[in-house]
Amino acid sequence: MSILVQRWNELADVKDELAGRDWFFGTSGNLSIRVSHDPTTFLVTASGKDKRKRTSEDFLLVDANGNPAEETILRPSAETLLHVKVYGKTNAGCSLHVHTIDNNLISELYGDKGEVTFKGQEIIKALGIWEEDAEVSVPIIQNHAHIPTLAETFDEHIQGDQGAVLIRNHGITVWGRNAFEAKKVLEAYEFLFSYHVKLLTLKNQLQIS
Ligand SMILES: CSCCC(=O)C(=O)COP(=O)(O)O
Ligand SMILES: [Zn+2]
Repeated sequence: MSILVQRWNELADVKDELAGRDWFFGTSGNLSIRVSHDPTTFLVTASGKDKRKRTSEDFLLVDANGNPAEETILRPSAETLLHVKVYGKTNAGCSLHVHTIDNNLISELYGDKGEVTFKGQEIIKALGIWEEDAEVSVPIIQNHAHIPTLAETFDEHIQGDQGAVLIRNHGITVWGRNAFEAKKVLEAYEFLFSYHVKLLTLKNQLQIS
């Protein structure tokens, strides 16, 4: 099986799993997986599709600038430039972007601070941080309808082959060394967001500070 087909199947499997979690509301979200280094090519989701469906037109191959690398009628994700930034700056192998209620709530609650920090949670180990009382912070950037502007702001927060950035009232983009790692990072952060939102809600209902 060619590398392209292997990567296609890997990304299709990740897409199915995230769809199973109902993380693709209203065609939102986009996913990509690196196919080659030097030159950089990656598969990215076609724009505007229902990502809960598995079809032969789900992904297209693009170059380092996010332009189709082969003749196609498909349009790359409107947010391909963010994936371009990840592959251009790191050795990451996969980048995932989803809009969930919890990541939107956290981005709005902590947006003015520019980041959100979590500590004292066992799931932080899924991010590869094993110290006692570890803390983890996620930067929160402003949303921009102009994707080149959004991508430039996003770019400032890309450090290393694994990471995450929240886009205020929009969603989260994570990346990792491969599809397994990127999905693990995404699931760990969504766990932290969901836990935090529920805890704040309960504390408010019970009037606990
Ligand atoms: C339908 S949500 C607005 C666009 C967006 O934020 C998104 O994640 C999906 O866009 P795409 O072009 O990748 O389908
Ligand atoms: Zn989006």
